[in-house]
Amino acid sequence: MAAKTSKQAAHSAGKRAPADRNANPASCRQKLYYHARDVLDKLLAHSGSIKGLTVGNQQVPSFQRRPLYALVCETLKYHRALYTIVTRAGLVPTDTSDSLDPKVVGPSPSGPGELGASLTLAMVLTHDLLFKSSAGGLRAISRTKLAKQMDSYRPALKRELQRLIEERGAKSKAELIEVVDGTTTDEIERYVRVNLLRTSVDKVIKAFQTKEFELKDSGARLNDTRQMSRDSHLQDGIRLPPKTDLQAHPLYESGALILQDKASCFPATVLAPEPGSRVIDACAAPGNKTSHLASLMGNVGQIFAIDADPKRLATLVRLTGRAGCRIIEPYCTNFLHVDPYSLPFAHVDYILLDPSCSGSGMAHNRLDHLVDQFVGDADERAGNPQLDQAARLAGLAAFQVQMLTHAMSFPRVKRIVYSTCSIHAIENEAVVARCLAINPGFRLAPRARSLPTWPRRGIPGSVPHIEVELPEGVEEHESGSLPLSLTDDQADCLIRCSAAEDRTHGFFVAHFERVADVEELPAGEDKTLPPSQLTPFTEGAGNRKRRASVKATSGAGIVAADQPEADGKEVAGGKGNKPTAKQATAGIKRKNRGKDTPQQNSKRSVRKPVTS
Ligand SMILES: C[S@@+](CC[C@H](N)C(=O)[O-])C[C@H]1O[C@@H](n2cnc3c(N)ncnc32)[C@H](O)[C@@H]1O
Repeated sequence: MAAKTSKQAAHSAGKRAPADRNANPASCRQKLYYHARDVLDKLLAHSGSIKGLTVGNQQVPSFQRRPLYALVCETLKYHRALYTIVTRAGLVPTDTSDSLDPKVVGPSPSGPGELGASLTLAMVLTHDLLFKSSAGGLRAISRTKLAKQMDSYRPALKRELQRLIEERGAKSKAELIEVVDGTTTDEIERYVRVNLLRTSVDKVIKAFQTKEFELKDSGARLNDTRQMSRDSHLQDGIRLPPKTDLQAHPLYESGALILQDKASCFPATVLAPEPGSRVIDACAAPGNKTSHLASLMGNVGQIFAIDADPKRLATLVRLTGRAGCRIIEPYCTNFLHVDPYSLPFAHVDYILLDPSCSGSGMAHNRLDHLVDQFVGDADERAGNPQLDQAARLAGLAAFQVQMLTHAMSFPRVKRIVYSTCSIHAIENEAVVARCLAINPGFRLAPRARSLPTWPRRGIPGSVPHIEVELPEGVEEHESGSLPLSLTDDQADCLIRCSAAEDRTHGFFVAHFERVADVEELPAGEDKTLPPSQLTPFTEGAGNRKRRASVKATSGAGIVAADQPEADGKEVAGGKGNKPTAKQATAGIKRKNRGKDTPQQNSKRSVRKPVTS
């Protein structure tokens, strides 16, 4: 097929969107391939999301949208393997394969016509040729010129696939894909946290055992859909096989069980505030970790649950209410605006900080992550330093440094746990190293107090630099030794979870403790300290007004675009509310007031409460 004809075909297919399911299967399939090519090209050009360009694409006939989505996702999942194979097989000429942009890559005179002109089309077709169980889609177009071109490359493509398998030491194609792309979503076990305010682990085990599940050792792999075990790292955790559906289970409905990924239970477990403590959960909504804290504290003490998003905070109120938590005071505000020297916050002993992050560790975000990878790889190959992904991560990291530094400015806080559901060092080890450099009053708590039996620890060595404007009067005491780094001992204090290897979501936890004694403050609710002027959040009237108020006052703009959690049922680690790159970068400019004097702070913290 001549390039002009195919382009026209693809173009017109896109415009007319005939909804004819009975059309010639070969032409339908061929159009699907062109649509997939167009979607991948648009993803590369940052002009849309996978879902928007496939299932939400009005220009594609409705019956083809789901198959298109599946084809694009599959190709993305295997993109690294596919890239290697098609370029090595010569399907796309190597001298032009540095760019994935079909406009840049011209047809090769000796290459396979239009296939050679579009790496993305070549990847889509090669996916179907090598990774689809039956010859499937390609068989449907066997009489077309496109299929014939693919056929002539079949031996070379198969040879390159085999070579890659051997190079990777994989035993099968599936393993090769896992090794290359690390996609193991289906492997993640269903993890259940027992809400100790409602029941006990023994009682839940007994209830499950009688009817549904066989109890295995805590370390055993669950090979059957009817097996379960206690968790080997957490006192209140139970493991069930992947995909176990408990949404309609009475124990879940009564709030006795919380569906929470194992890794996202680590922060509260590591912080372990004793009953009677005062705790801030600084980015609390939708509240999984808040209710975990209340469960561990036996509903004795105080938890100030802060979140800037009123809708998400309303979810927190609903979910923690259902879980029987009675010690939670919700506040709808930007944590950076909370005056550390105001009451009741000045007396806080512990802070849990689980801020917005890229969410790259979350299984259901992994497709976005694959797009990021796909685009990032293409940009790298094209030698394009303008990596949006990098800018977005840098903005998030700057925001995270500010939030953690602010947490460290609370005068009586003894210990802080920082967590992300990101796999990127810049949001994890780099934030830790930077905050240690900025805040010499804190160090990492030893491994012995940070889930010592968990094997995967932080990554030692130098960390990426984070561009962040330091609060007034704050100096980087280690800035002489740039680039910052973490020693082996420091990295050993940190916790990492790998989706591919730990059967959890990708996750990170850092546990900080104060080096010196906490600041002396007047005891109790002494009136020499100013009240914070924040009123606890209540749901109901004025919600819209309150939302507007938050957007207008959260100067950094960091939280304004966060998507509210629809339900909170499946939000394991909090799926990472993502500020856009622009919003996140705006956060860098914002001044943190954490190191101000109490007087300065109290004056500046007078801010209209965003409650009804
Ligand atoms: C990863 S989620 C937290 C998930 C929660 N810890 C849980 O386990 O259910 C991040 C939260 O931080 C909130 N957030 C982002 N920036 C904030 C800020 N400056 N102040 C307070 N909350 C903020 C977002 O609204 C979002 O709900």
